[in-house]
Amino acid sequence: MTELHLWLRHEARTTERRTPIVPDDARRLVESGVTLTVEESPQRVFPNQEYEAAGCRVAPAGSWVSAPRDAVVLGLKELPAEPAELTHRHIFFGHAYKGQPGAGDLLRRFAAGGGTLFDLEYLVDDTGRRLAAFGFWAGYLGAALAVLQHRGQLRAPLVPTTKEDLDETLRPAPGDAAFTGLVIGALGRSGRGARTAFAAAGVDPTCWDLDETRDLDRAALLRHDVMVNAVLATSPVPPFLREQDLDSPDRRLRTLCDVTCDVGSPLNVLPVYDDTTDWDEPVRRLRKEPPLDLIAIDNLPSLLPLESSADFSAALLPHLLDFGVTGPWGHCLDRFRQATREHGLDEGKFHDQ
Ligand SMILES: NC(=O)c1ccc[n+]([C@@H]2O[C@H](COP(=O)([O-])OP(=O)(O)OC[C@H]3O[C@@H](n4cnc5c(N)ncnc54)[C@H](O)[C@@H]3O)[C@@H](O)[C@H]2O)c1
Repeated sequence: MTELHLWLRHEARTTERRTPIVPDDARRLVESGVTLTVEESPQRVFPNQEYEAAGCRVAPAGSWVSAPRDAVVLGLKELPAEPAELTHRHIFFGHAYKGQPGAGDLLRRFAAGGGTLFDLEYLVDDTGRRLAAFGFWAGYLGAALAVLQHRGQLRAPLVPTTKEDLDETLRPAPGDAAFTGLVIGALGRSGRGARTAFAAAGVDPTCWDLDETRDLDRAALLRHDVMVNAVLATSPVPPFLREQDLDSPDRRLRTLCDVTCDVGSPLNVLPVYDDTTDWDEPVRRLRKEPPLDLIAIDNLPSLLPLESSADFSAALLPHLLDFGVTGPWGHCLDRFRQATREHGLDEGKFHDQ
């Protein structure tokens, strides 16, 4: 029986309704001998009572700061700005290893408190494959929003919904004009999600992955009405679109959704815009005549909090049951130590056991 004490925290970001562990999986953790404390959270898509009924202990929102030192604090997105010293082991998406804004500050907080970050983005198997990710629903939503925008049916601000309601709006209606779709990165998690949403909308998209972009045919790309970019770029490649392509007289492309959102990065394959869009203003017009609309939202899965939490939780559960410092968690630890070294922080002090 494991002696793990997990502490599921309330998410500091007010629009974040997702959770890394849903009540059914919380029950399985408790039944396996894990002590699971769940912070009350008014915005979490699952009510607190469901966790209580699953045998979890309940604690006030934000109380992880005074959790027992051996508790492992679990969340998804950023921590609140305080405390300055992080003493616990934390599992969440830190976004701190690629030079992102605030990365050094976060790592310094861990160094100051002797805590450890197990970054969920680096929870990988020995071949480097990610073990728990939200990609499918990101792609699904990206394509769904692009389709709705293309049909003139997208309403802002966007609000979290359910797949059932979203699919209802996607279903083609008699008289809807036919259009062509393209998914790039079609073989990945987001790409599969995008293809599924296109199918729900009655569209059979062209699918490109590495093989089809090696010798990029931009004219063919521009002949599609709606494009969804869902690649995971790991090394620089020629951009899929450049400014001059948007002005091509042969452009049929009217709606572009960038699920990847690598804006500002040297790996960006769509350097035709310089800022993401958001739930309040999901669409930006890049060209007036003929129109070209951009959707580039970096928190798409939060719009389907229930489905995306359930999938993520199912993928994470077996690894939480096997929490430790080897295997996938060892990879997280190695990456954390590498990052702290790169920032010149003292790795001797960290608490990882
Ligand atoms: N916007 C959001 O809310 C959101 C949420 C989750 C993930 N993402 C992003 O979506 C992207 C895809 O994530 P994923 O989980 O689907 O990754 P993944 O690794 O499952 O799939 C990526 C796919 O892209 C393909 N690819 C890589 N380079 C390519 C190229 N040059 N041409 C064509 N295909 C190429 C790969 O072969 C792979 O099939 C990532 O950048 C991720 O950060 C965005």
